[in-house]
Amino acid sequence: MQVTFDYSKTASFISEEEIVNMKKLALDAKEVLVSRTGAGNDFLGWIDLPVDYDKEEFKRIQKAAAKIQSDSDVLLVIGIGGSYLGARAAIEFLRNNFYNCMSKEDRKTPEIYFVGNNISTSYMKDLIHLLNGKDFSINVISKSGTTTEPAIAFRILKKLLTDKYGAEEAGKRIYATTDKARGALKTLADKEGYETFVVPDDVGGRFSVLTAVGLLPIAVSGADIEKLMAGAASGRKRALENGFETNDALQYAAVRNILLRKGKGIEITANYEPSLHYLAEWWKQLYGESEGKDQRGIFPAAVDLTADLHSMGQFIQDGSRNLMETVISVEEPCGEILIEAEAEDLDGLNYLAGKSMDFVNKNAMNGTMLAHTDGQVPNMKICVPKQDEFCLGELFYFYEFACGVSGYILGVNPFNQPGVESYKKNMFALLGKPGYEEQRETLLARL
Ligand SMILES: O=P(O)(O)OC[C@H]1O[C@H](O)[C@H](O)[C@@H](O)[C@@H]1O
Repeated sequence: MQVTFDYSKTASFISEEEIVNMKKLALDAKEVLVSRTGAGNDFLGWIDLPVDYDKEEFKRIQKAAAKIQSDSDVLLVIGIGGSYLGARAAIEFLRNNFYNCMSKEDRKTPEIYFVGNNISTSYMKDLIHLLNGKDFSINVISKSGTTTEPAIAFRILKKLLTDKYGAEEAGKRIYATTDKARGALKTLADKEGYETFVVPDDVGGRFSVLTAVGLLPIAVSGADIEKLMAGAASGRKRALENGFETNDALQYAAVRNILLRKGKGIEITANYEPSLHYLAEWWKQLYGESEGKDQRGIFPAAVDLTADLHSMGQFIQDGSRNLMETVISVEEPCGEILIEAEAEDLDGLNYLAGKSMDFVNKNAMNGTMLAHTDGQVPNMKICVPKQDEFCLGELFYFYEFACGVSGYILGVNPFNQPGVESYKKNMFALLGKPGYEEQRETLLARL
């Protein structure tokens, strides 16, 4: 059960020689990464995480998940960026497409809503309305413990929880995932006595899905987090031990960098399963924050197909030729639905009678890959055997490892995100946060 990378369809865009040259750069970048000698090397805890994690905390996560499953109709996951996208990607990838809408008997686990990833009044208002009459718990997640969006959501929802259950019981329904020592959330959690889980110092937010950040919500959804870790461990082994020819993560890092150097500055990740939408959102943060700096990088974009073939398809086929495309293909569908024959073939679909929906989907995918290739969009494919925990663990690790290697090939520090502070400073100044008085005057004059 291995996640593999196939770049055979890029043959008309890149030569063997280019692969040989980039292979050397990829192997060098891997060496810098695993010897921990490159920029950002204090954020490499994710490399060994699948085999070297806090087993005691892992058990506590499973225990907390079981408690939440037994006493809550709803789990609210408060977090943004790396403190949100991995868990959401995993739950959507692993569980039912209509998870939150299923009957309680059918789902057997709590509804899960993500909040604190925007500052929308209507989103919060509708969520509060939805919580009416339901038992709920909160997992508030912030590595820094100071991010504005989740902090505001937590302040509002903590009050709702306290009004409903009283301070003592509310405290038992709040789980805080944050830094082991620093930040406002840690201070608050210690004071109120919440159960806490740790985001390790050396694991950056966007690389944290396999820590408590992702694992607690994923476990609450009923997914098997042991299998997820086993999959990641398997991905890690291949990424660390295999030579270039059998190292899918290295190949992915290499090929996208060759294409970048040929003017393909945008990478579109395409899926043919709606349940992979948030996996692409997670990937966008991972690659966007890791590579987009020093006026460099590949812009990560994503489409849901075949839906977006009817909206973005025109552009991909025929617009500016600065695109490359990576298709995530799930090889084995979760079940089979056959198209039946009809006596009168009014819709003209009888030629598909006896064929499965997945047969149609795969042919749409193959046809599209060739069409886009003909339209000068190099197409790569990541093959995922099936949508289960093991394969997802492999996939997470594949992407993380390739990201580290790719960032070093590009010549940036893949593990910082200095650019993110600019909007925060302006927002704080405009909001009148103490300490930002001078910027406030300058900004107000510009509005
Ligand atoms: O977990 P937190 O500290 O709240 O951070 C949440 C997110 O917001 C920040 O601004 C960073 O750009 C992201 O890398 C991070 O994942």
